[in-house]
Amino acid sequence: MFLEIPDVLTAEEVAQLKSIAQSAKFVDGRISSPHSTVKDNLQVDHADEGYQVSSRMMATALQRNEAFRNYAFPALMAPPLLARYEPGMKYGVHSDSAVMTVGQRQLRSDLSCTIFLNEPEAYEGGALAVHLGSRVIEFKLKPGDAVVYPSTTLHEVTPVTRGERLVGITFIESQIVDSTLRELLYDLDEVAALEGFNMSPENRTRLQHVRTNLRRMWSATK
Ligand SMILES: O=C(O)CCC(=O)C(=O)O
Ligand SMILES: [Fe+2]
Repeated sequence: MFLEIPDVLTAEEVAQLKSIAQSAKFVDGRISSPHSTVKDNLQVDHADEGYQVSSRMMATALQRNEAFRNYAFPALMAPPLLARYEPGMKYGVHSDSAVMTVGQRQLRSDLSCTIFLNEPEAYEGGALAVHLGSRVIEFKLKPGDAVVYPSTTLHEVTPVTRGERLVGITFIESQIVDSTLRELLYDLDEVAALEGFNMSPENRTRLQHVRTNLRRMWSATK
């Protein structure tokens, strides 16, 4: 359902991103969601020189992360964006857009991702809260850690009451649309990675055959 990934960013990258955020121009987050009545945050101005640098740094960090690749089966990622929440700001309950324009392409958002940049103690409130039926699961991770969750969920960022919440956010189109199938394949791949060499070579090959062909079938469901 969720993947929490520790240390997606190095301490050095976190420091660089915080420094970029300090000098960059931030604009009203509604600029990218003009019809939203619940979005109340700031995001780095696309025209600011810090935008490209910060976005590339976060995209590279996610792409090089094996846990992220294994879980998300990424096909396309929106350029990660720095977002800031000052006291009083929040992002009310919503679900993310189904389709977004990325360059010349349309990205179907299957997974959403938040990379945390500030120490959890540096701000009060500001948890990413994902609603699962009557339960709410809250994430407030340490700098450099990320959470990946299905874009199909209702979620919110609870009001910041003190300090500043600084995060990077992005959206991912997966090769596997259906999150149930994607998670089954992730589990099977994990079992193969952890247990594959305890099996006979014949069974390892059969397991590999099953994984490959499920992936082929399920990647084709787009
Ligand atoms: O800031 C976050 O952690 C998530 C924000 C969010 O839900 C969004 O940008 O759609
Ligand atoms: Fe969202």
